[in-house]
Amino acid sequence: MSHSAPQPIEISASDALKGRVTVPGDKSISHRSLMLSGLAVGESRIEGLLEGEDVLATAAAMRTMGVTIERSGDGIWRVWGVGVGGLLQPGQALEMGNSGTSTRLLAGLIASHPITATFTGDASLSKRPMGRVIEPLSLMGADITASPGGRLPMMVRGMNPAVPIEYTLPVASAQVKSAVLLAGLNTPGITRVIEPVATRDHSERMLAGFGATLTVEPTNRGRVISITGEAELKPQDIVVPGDPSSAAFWAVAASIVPGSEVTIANVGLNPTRAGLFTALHMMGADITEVDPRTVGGEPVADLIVRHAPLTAIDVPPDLAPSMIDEYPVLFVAAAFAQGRSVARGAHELRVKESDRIAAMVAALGACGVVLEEFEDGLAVTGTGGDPIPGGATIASLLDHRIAMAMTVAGLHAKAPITIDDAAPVATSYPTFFATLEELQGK
Ligand SMILES: O=C(O)C1=C[C@@H](OP(=O)(O)O)[C@@H](O)[C@H](O)C1
Ligand SMILES: C=C(OP(=O)(O)O)C(=O)O
Repeated sequence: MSHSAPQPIEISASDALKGRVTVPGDKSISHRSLMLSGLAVGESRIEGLLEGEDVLATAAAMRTMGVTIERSGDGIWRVWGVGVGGLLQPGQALEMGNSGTSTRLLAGLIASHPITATFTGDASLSKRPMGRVIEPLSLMGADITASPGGRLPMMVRGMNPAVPIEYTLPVASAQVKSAVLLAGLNTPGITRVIEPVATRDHSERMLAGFGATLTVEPTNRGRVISITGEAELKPQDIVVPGDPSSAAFWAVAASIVPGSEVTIANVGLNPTRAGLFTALHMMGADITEVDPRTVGGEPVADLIVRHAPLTAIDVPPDLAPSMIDEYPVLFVAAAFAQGRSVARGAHELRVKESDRIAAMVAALGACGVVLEEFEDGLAVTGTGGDPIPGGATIASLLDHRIAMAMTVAGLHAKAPITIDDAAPVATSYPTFFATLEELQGK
């Protein structure tokens, strides 16, 4: 979880990428699977769990609070839940590593339990804002002490019984929405979250799937999500679909490396997550969806991606919530498009594992790409399909998505690109480099 020695990696221009890959389980759904299974009464089984460091941090925290969790095979996990209200006082700090989702969602769970937990994280997570969950969870009665600026380390003393609230999200954040809904699970009465802009809805789908009483109404104020507290959750057999945020790297890599044809199997295509594929289609990418189906209550398909000339676009700002983690690799796609792409309305990128606008300006800029930075986005002038100059060393800044996006950029660069530390990739995609070698036929 904390990476002692940096792991530099040099990426050289690649021949065509060919083959079929399966991406690991969805990170957002994996976190929620462990949390909700941990609160059900009895044994749940999870298939396809992402075994990345972020999700393992959630598993470790749930264990510390009394949940029995066992790995019984590749991606197959069994969880014996303690029931809503049954989490135990952790005997040690919850070490969250690099994971914002673990921290914010678990803070929600703890807020309505009669327990106190201290959250710690790595240097990246310790810079990220927690005020966005501290505010609503405090309104529900939790007593939260954070470090200056609302950062980690943070101590959450839960209130039991907590107070149900109606809360309008001030920022489009599925983590904040989920924190309040999870706190609402063990709160008497109805807790409501109003989201003016729709964000990923895995929590809503999964809470309903576990038997919670949850309604979603579209209104002129936005989506109103109501959860009835003191729920009894029934254990489930869960199948986690492949992560579209991980598939994104291969979709862009195959699009930019001449001659490529890659099939990405089992990709989750929940509309609240699929914005990158919409943007790539707008750019002229050659992506075919085959065998659409439902896996674990989520829409899934295989994607066949072939190399294609890309054209610059103005990225519609309303796509932002459904492709928020995919901007770094979208900027890479734009670096190979014909013309100048502009992406605005993505201010949230500044508070991810790194400031992803600044990080990508620095990284692509060092590789000879022409960029313009805005407070809420970026303009990228593409090569029209030619390789970018490359030849630079990139700081991955403890940010897995920067490391993977710049790896993709290096596959079509004149001179090799060095990533100063590729270790953060293990937070969401431990098999990323192995899969790259398979696609290169190595
Ligand atoms: O709810 C989730 O699982 C996530 C929500 C998003 O964060 P925000 O809620 O901060 O936008 C996303 O960036 C993160 O990778 C996962
Ligand atoms: C922002 C991300 O994750 P988290 O907020 O869970 O750290 C991400 O995976 O890109």
